[in-house]
Amino acid sequence: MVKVSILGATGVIGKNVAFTLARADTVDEIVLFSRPESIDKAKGESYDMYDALAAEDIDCRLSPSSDYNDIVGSDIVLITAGTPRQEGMSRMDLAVPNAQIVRNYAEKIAEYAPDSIILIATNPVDVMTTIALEASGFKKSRVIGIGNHLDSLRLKAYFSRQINVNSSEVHTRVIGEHGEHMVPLLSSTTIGGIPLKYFLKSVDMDVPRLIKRLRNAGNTIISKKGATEYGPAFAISNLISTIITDSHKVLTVSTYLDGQIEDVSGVSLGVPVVLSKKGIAMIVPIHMNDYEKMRFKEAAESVREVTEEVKKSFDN
Ligand SMILES: NC(=O)c1ccc[n+]([C@@H]2O[C@H](COP(=O)([O-])OP(=O)(O)OC[C@H]3O[C@@H](n4cnc5c(N)ncnc54)[C@H](O)[C@@H]3O)[C@@H](O)[C@H]2O)c1
Repeated sequence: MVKVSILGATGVIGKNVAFTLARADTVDEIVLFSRPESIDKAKGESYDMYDALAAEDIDCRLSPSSDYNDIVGSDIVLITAGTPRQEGMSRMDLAVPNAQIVRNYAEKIAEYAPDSIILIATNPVDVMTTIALEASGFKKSRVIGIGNHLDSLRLKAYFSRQINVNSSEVHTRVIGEHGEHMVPLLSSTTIGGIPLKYFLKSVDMDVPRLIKRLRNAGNTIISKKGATEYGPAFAISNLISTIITDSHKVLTVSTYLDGQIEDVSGVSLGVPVVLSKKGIAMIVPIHMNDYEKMRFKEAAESVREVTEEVKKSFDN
């Protein structure tokens, strides 16, 4: 019996993760947790999804709920609740209210689902990973931010289309902050096992332009259609499936660092990890060139600063 609870299930990301996960048919029950004022919406989502699942003979149980007792026994609890960024909002304007939500939910998860793995999507996700870690008191390996997984998938798709190779041939990743200070690891990107730099001699590709596009990808989608949905939903359900099936894939998620990468510690950042049913089985050692190292350290400073500011706001 595999059970996943989604806190914030009536939101764009929450409901799309629920549907994607249900369709993957690897989970027995999904709890669509919402605040009491949104419970009708959660019920409506579940009825609509049941209709769709019937077409594919999928028997996943969908449980709309506002009762914390219903998250008991969850293998994974995903937090997607939060205010999305609105025009003119600074990172701190977003971080402070979302940290209150994440802290409150992390405490409840520790109380009602103490053996679960916590996954966090709420932005700024690297900051929220530390907040959830400290509020839950869980081991670091069981508190995971979705970090740069989506950024890494986007970069993989860009290279695949530009070079015209199957995306399974592209191995690349983005680390650091899920945001302005993301660090695309070009130095260790390979296409069919061959370093990217060799392809750059024969393929006409404007890499700086691609990176700029990557950095703005979320904002571009939001400005055109109002929200990102399929990309984050597939990225998150991909992480959940990897954990549930214990498949030990190397994926890039946000985790609290204790000096494992470039001596950075006391902050959560996106780094490659091996994911298992116990959560993070290992932080994968990576090699960066000097520029990438510098950018990674800048990301650490920036995320640390916001995390400290957010923690100070709890005292006020
Ligand atoms: N890390 C990523 O790659 C990534 C990608 C997309 C979105 N996100 C983040 O995920 C979060 C959700 O995005 P969305 O597009 O689903 O937003 P949304 O507005 O559609 O949904 C937000 C959800 O949070 C709930 N919520 C709002 N305020 C709450 C509160 N005070 N207490 C409890 N629940 C509350 C709402 O009821 C709703 O269910 C945002 O923080 C967004 O920035 C992260």
